[in-house]
Amino acid sequence: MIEIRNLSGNLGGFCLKDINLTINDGEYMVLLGPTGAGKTVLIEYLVGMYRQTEGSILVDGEDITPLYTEERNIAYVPQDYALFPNLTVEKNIAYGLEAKGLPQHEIVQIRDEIISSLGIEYIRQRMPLNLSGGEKQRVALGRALATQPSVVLLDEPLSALDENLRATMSKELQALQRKTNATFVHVCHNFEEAASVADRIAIMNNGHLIQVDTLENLKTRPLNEFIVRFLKTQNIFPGVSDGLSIGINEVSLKKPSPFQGNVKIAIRPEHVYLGPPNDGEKENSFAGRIAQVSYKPHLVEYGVDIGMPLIAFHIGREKYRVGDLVTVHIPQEHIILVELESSC
Ligand SMILES: Nc1ncnc2c1ncn2[C@@H]1O[C@H](COP(=O)(O)OP(=O)(O)OP(=O)(O)O)[C@@H](O)[C@H]1O
Repeated sequence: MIEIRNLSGNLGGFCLKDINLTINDGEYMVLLGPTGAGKTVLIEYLVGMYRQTEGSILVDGEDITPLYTEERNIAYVPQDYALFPNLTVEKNIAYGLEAKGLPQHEIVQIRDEIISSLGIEYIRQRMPLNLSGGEKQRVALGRALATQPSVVLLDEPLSALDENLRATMSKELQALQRKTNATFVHVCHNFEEAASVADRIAIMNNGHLIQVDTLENLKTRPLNEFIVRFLKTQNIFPGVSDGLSIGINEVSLKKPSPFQGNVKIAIRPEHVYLGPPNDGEKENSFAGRIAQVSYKPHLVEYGVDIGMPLIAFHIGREKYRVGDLVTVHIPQEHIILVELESSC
């Protein structure tokens, strides 16, 4: 288990501010945030590259902040993989085992197991210069996992790969984490990538940790507008609440709220349901007209006007055309009340 307690650090122009984060044994945690948020800096603190101004980092209950990098038993795969250019693939993988002084027969056994489990036998004698991005990534992972670390830090491990390989490798990373049961901390700035591997996601911005939660909770209970926007929720509206309903333009949405007066709501496009016209029996059903249709992989995106403009996603083939009349249903439980004051 990693416990980051009240960690603050100053790197001159950039500050990490009072970070508190617990990562459980065998958990796959993704640090997610826009560019420059401080994700890499945070894992560099975990590795021991900088001294904090305040706070501590504990691994399995031990305060590792006084320890040097090589004493921390944390494996780190930096963004550029940092393979040793003068060593073959198999020597790169065996490097940490040699440094530990293991007997030669053990080194050979562990090295060969790793090479086999990562499917890289065919490149074992090659030099890093002669590897593709995906191959380098596998070798870097192999080198990191060889010493059986309890914590593995991965900085943008998939960013150098093309889209297809990224999808394959994200599945492989997750499978590898489950197999080794190591605690993985994976840095990325892409929400879809985070969603594909993470048990929990820690969202950072401007040196702060904003929210740490499961994907489902981040979507349904975002802490503030920054999270809502970062998770690409497109339907965000200011409105006025009377405690039971929220008025937006001429539309009144049933949604109890602890606040009265000005509020802000968000509705994820997959929670805007479209049906045939005059099908308005259910609560929060409105007559609408399709204003725009566009296509995304595996779904159709509709712009629909109900007196306020909404985006709706529909999985499958196109069902409506521009100008079609529809009924729009927005279940109360999918209307998210967003904090007005953003802390970012
Ligand atoms: N050693 C350093 N000294 C001073 N400033 C630094 C140092 N390392 C990083 N920074 C600054 O800290 C900020 C956060 O950088 P960081 O690399 O952690 O961002 P990030 O969230 O990982 O972004 P990206 O997704 O672009 O990699 C940036 O403004 C960067 O310029």
